[in-house]
Amino acid sequence: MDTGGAQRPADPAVQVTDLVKRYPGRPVNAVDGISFAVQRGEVFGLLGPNGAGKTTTIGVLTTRVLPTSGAASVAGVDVAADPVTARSRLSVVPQRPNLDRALTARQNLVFHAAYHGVGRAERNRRADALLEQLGLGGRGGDKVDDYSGGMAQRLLIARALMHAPQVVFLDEPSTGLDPQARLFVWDRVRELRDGGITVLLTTHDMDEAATLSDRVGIMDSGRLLALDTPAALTRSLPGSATLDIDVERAPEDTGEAVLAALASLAERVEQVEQVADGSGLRARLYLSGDAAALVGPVSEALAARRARLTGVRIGEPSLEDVFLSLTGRELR
Ligand SMILES: Nc1ncnc2c1ncn2[C@@H]1O[C@H](COP(=O)(O)OP(=O)(O)OP(=O)(O)O)[C@@H](O)[C@H]1O
Repeated sequence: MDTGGAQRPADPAVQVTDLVKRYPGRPVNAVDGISFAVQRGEVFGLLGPNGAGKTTTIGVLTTRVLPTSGAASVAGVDVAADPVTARSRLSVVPQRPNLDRALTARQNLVFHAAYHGVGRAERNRRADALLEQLGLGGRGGDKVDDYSGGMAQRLLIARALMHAPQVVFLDEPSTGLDPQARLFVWDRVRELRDGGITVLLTTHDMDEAATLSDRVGIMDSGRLLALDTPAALTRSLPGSATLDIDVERAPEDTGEAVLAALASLAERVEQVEQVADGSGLRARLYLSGDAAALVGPVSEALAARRARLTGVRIGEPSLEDVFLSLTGRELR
């Protein structure tokens, strides 16, 4: 078995095949037969509610959890057969900070690299460069105990990069962070990708999944329900794009007649409200695809009835809508 050799160029960065994990004494599988591949240089998001099996999947891929059956490899290395080599090629930014709080930030970085066999001069150089890159330049000498949650998260990312991994796993990277810290972490994730590192992140935040990921796998109850680019996943939903319009109708016309004239343009048209003086109305058109492309035809259809389009708002479907249509439940 070739588990310790160099990764072949064609190997995906992560390969999961029919993976099952059942924890001892549990009646159901935490991961229930999932398969997917992450290409090199890709940011791949596993999106799902609490308990979906995302952390367990990462646990197997990072050699912390033994699979019940199936196969998983990272950077061409079978994680169950050769966990030591796998660990040299991957890094994990865990959900709960597991930094040594009694040490300084810089010591946390340097000791981690030493554990992975990085030489003294090189680990000092990397620690300084990464502290700078993660915005912790002046704080390397501080005890981690004095760090805020956002700083600790940044230090976890720095630590994950100290042994130059090929694949980085981020478990819920921005949970509990304030909006500014969250944006900072997102920028760092993009930098990893730009630097050629493969990123697999888990999240229950659909914005995070849609914004950061090249492709998203939607998980629920241990299963992978859908896997595609965020755009393709939302496009796959019929009638989920919306165009809200404000209309000033001609005095002799009726609201019902205006709506009837728009009916052929969309899959469904609903009146949302009648506006104060009676001549205005607000309607919502449901369609598949690009709602913006409908503005012109709607405006023309209204002009033909001597009505005026006075406002438009475009509503794109989200990954939340995709999850809802797949499971019948909200993401949270
Ligand atoms: N060590 C464990 N022992 C027993 N059951 C576990 C263990 N870890 C997780 N589970 C169970 O496995 C299932 C999947 O949990 P997992 O943590 O993988 O989901 P998740 O999608 O990452 O959710 P979260 O976002 O809450 O971490 C849950 O039902 C959970 O209770």
